[in-house]
Amino acid sequence: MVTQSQAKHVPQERLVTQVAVGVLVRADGSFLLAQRPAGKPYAGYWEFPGGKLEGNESVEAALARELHEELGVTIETCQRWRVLEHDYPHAYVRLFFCKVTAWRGEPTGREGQALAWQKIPVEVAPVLPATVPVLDWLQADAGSSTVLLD
Ligand SMILES: Nc1nc2c([nH]c(=O)n2[C@H]2C[C@H](O)[C@@H](COP(=O)(O)OP(=O)(O)OP(=O)(O)O)O2)c(=O)[nH]1
Repeated sequence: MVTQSQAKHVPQERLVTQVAVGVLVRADGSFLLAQRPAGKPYAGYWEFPGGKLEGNESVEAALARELHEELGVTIETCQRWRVLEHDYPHAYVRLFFCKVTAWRGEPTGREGQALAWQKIPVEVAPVLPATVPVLDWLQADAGSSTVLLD
């Protein structure tokens, strides 16, 4: 697991953009991906819903705001999961991935973005570069919850 103490050395002069990301997981193991709308960097790429922290917002507050704005849902159960940093040409991002296992409302693309409930292997493409490792983590988690009996 990548933790904050293992955070990469941020290249000099790069501001860190903090991003709260929600991995909405249903009881059947499927998770929600959203397609980035036109006008944003990497438009058309698939990602987990979320967005940048504003002001002194906590990760949880930012995620609650973003999921309400983007999907129209209210988070009920959320747990911080992994932290990942990525150096894009447009920004150096620190992504706080949170597992969201309970919410109120049916997610809808309120900003016109396409949504897709997916399982591994995902059927949508392309996926944002810094989102690809998350798919591996989800797969690993699914594997570790499998109990083999003989
Ligand atoms: N939401 C989200 N962002 C991701 C993921 N993977 C990844 O590299 N990112 C990056 C892309 C962007 O550089 C950044 C998120 O910024 P954004 O532009 O989508 O955030 P926002 O919704 O607050 O945007 P805006 O208000 O500026 O329009 O994080 C992911 O899975 N989900």
